Amino acid sequence: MGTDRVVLELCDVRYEIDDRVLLSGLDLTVHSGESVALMGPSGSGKSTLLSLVLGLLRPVSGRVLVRGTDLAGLSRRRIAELRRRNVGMVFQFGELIPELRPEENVALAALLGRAGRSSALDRAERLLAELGVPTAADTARLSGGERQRTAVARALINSPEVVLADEPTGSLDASSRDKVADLLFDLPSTRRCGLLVATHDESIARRADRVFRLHEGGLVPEVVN
Ligand SMILES: Nc1ncnc2c1ncn2[C@@H]1O[C@H](COP(=O)(O)OP(=O)(O)OP(=O)(O)O)[C@@H](O)[C@H]1O
Repeated sequence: MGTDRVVLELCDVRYEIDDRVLLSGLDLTVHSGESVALMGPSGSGKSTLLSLVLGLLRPVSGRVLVRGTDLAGLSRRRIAELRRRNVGMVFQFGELIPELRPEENVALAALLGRAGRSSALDRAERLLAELGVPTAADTARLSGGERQRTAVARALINSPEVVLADEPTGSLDASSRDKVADLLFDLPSTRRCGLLVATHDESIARRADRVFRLHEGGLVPEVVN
């Protein structure tokens, strides 16, 4: 197993919305092979922080680096390319396209990452089988847990070094929540990626190697037992 590398770095990041300082002096480093949980009350800026990492928002000042590349110097097109290749994202409700089958949802992400059509579908089917999701199913009829596992497969299809998840278990019942959390928190060791999870759920956050709480615009480390 190689040495763990820094895959994500935020340095002295400041972000404002309508003259309100939301994030200020915020630092965060995530290595490959580790999981980090981000907690904080509603409106504290967790989703905003993830959007900064995705390059969908730009900080007022400070730097956001994805596997060593500073997003500030990149055009929107280059950011989109970097994101497609290196960052996987899982949203609260899966956000799948209901008209496409699960494997097509996953393959689409591979196609955007420039894979060929048949290899994309092939890889998508294999990944879904690995994650226990039925293929050739109607996406709209998947259970909440299956939907989230499909979303995880979609996030993983381009072998990203960073996986982000925003309330990934927020829409699930207790048993699906645990299965999806098991899957997510296994990723750093099975795929050697860095995992950053924003959550309100203490039981989910406790599974991470490190936990931070957003407080007055910065990150305060929580003691993890
Ligand atoms: N486009 C926008 N325009 C104005 N205000 C916004 C915009 N996007 C977010 N906000 C505000 O910024 C603050 C942070 O929002 P954000 O979604 O990052 O919080 P959060 O911690 O993820 O909350 P939650 O846990 O409820 O998802 C909130 O007060 C929100 O209302």
